[in-house]
Amino acid sequence: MSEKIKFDGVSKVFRLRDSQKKNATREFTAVKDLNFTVKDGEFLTVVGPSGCGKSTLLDMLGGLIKPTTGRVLLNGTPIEGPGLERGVVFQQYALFPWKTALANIEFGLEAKKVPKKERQEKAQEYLALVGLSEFAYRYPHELSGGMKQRVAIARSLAYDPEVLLMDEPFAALDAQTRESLQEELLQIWEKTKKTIVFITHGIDEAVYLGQRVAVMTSRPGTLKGMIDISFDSRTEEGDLRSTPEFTVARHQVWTLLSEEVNKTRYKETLTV
Ligand SMILES: Nc1ncnc2c1ncn2[C@@H]1O[C@H](COP(=O)(O)OP(=O)(O)OP(=O)(O)O)[C@@H](O)[C@H]1O
Repeated sequence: MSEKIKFDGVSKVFRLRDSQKKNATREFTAVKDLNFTVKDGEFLTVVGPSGCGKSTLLDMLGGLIKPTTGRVLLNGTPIEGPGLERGVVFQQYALFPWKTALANIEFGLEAKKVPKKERQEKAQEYLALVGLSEFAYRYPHELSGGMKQRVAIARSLAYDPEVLLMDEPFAALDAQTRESLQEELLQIWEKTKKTIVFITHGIDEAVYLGQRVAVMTSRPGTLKGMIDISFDSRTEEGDLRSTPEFTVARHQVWTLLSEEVNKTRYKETLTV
């Protein structure tokens, strides 16, 4: 597998108002010296304590913000801004409320200048992929949370990006809907072979979905460890989460993460 994404010595410093001095600013390092690669077609999950810079990492990949130092490369070229080769799915569905499910999916295809007829066919195809053919003409407020997130995923996939960037996409859903969407996402990934970078707070979710789990340190966030998850198949019948292999992998991630979460708690105690 070739290298799709590379974080090459990436740090991000934000400038904040200084609460101690009037009209002064201070620097705040959100992520520091990130170095890792993601292979073409790989499913990478990222976990880390709250505020460690996971969304900052994803925003740099999405081209929404630029690194202060270092480079984020896609196919060997530095990312300079957003682009249609990257689809983004956020925690909040970010659907247009005035457009139907179908029209929401068509939107990305319009940006890609796909002709109208082809656009409608493709949108229908992706709506079917996420099991929502019957809901094509419903508006977002007429859909459940899980359905809205399915539409958001279908919208991101329809314009055929090379990479799917997902920032806690299932966090707002109930446990049952989350599990079924996790399984659907794995099936879609197996079918489409997209490269996926998926941010989550859930250790189980990270281990279930990721071929590798990147564990970040507490702030400023950097890579603490990269854990290989070597299940043969995640979508076969049976409860993978109950297997001994799953328990072992889960424990590895938990051990790395809990050290960092404890550090964050300690820092917060100091700053109170
Ligand atoms: N635009 C910004 N300006 C200043 N500080 C920012 C900005 N964006 C993020 N930060 C800070 O950078 C740090 C990392 O934020 P980020 O949202 O990336 O963390 P996170 O790991 O995704 O958090 P969570 O798990 O709570 O969602 C936080 O302390 C946040 O306050």
